[in-house]
Amino acid sequence: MHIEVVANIGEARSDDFLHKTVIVVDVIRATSTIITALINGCKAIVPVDTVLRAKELQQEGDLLGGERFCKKIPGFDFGNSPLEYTKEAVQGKRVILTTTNGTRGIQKAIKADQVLAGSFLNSKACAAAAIAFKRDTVILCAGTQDVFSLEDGLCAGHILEELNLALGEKQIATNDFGLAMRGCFLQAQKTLYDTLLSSTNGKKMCKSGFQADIEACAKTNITDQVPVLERDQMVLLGTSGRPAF
Ligand SMILES: O=C(O)[C@H](CS(=O)(=O)O)OP(=O)(O)O
Ligand SMILES: [Mg+2]
Repeated sequence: MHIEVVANIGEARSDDFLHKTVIVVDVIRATSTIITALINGCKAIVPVDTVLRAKELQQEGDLLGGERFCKKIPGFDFGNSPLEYTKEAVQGKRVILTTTNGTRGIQKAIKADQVLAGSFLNSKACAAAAIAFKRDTVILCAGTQDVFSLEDGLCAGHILEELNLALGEKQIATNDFGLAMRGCFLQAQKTLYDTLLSSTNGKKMCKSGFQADIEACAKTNITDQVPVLERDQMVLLGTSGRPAF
């Protein structure tokens, strides 16, 4: 199985995703938030790249979520904090979400056979899903405004490590960046929360009052659920009426 790790959205070319499984990773915070919302009973997340598009797509009963400059967008129901997307707030609701990087990454991956959302919360489940789809796989680290973000690279390393544990070292081939990120993850895994706190985005979040989000995003393998893009919306794999694999 070949797994390519791409360092940020700017380095990705949509056509390279044809016939592949793409796992989009935006640990702080979009994919952590999408996973949290869906496991808390949100019906679907519609990832869009602009505020205007979010407002255009909103239908009766839909909620709007997202951020610009880390802050909730005026008039929206939620920001981009996973802690806001509680059962009480999202159960049975569809949320239209726009964030600076993560939802843009999902849009960029749209030509792939399967687009999954990954974070530390579901790394092991992403590895299992990628194996089951039997395609070459790309882990697309969202990064921040087309620059690499440590937390996304570490999560790519975590997914690679889970693939290695599941299939054995000999069955996995990755690019040099993937090899480096796996090494970094193995080094950082015992102090993941502290490492995320010391990252550029971790520090930015703390400064904006979102330290609790970092703690929530640093939890590993707390769910076996994987969001997948079905037409224009993300739902949990295996819940849309068609077989999971
Ligand atoms: O709010 C977030 O978590 C970030 C904002 S920023 O790009 O780091 O300013 O957005 P995301 O799309 O989740 O990376
Ligand atoms: Mg991010």
